[in-house]
Amino acid sequence: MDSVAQKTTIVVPTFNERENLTKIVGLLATLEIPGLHVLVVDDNSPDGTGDVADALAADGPLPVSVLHRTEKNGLGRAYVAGMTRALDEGADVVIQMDADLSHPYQVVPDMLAALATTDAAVVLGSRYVDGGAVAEDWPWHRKALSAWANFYVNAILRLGVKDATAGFKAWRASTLRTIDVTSVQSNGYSFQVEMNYRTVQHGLTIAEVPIRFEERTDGVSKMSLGVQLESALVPWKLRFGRKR
Ligand SMILES: Nc1nc2c(ncn2[C@@H]2O[C@H](COP(=O)(O)OP(=O)(O)O[C@H]3O[C@H](CO)[C@@H](O)[C@H](O)[C@@H]3O)[C@@H](O)[C@H]2O)c(=O)[nH]1
Repeated sequence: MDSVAQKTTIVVPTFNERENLTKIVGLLATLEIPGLHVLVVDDNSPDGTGDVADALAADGPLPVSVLHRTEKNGLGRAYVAGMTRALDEGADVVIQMDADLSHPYQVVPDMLAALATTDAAVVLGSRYVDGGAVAEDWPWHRKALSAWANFYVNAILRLGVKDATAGFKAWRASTLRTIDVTSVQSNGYSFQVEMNYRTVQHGLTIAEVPIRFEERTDGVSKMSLGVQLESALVPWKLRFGRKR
């Protein structure tokens, strides 16, 4: 793949990330990656994140576009809408990334290099491979939940991935088309698992590069009981439900 001509779209879902969004766009711009775009998918954030995104689109340090949605519909729905838009707009690679600076932006070039030099269908930023880590100040209950979720998901779906719930990933556009991202059903964080499962079901390879996952310093996590319940049910639905 020609890395200069390649269009890379980073999809950033936002709900109340006003402070973080400006920072992450500024940091991504410092990477000076040719063809890099940011697509913000905002669910009508009450804190005005959508307006911040529009200001960045009008006069930002790198090309930014904004998908405004009318209500908070979950991270999974935001990603499906954003990835679909990115494909329609001709992206060659689509990266999913949280707005809250918990994903190390410096690793984006490593992910692109891994896609360019291997046959991996997707490269994910992994906390649980050698060299990966989780910030010491990530709350203990989140660490425990993450460890449990990875065990649970792999026990049911046998994904063979160390960080099955990771949210920082670089996808080939061709992979997103093959797995038909437009038909992904998950609303919340189980989106990550459903996407991995579809990839494995198609016989495609998931590569992991190590990252250190940071605890956010601004804003709050949108993890809710509903999100957790959906995450507990989705692996069973994927394993025993109608195959898509
Ligand atoms: N548009 C939109 N964005 C959302 C929504 N819910 C969350 N987001 C955005 O999605 C990103 C991640 O949300 P957080 O709520 O901060 O996630 P987290 O608890 O830190 O969890 C992260 O790590 C998990 C792995 O431990 C991942 O499974 C999860 O997907 C996420 O990346 C943030 O940019 C947040 O604003 C929503 O309903 N709509």
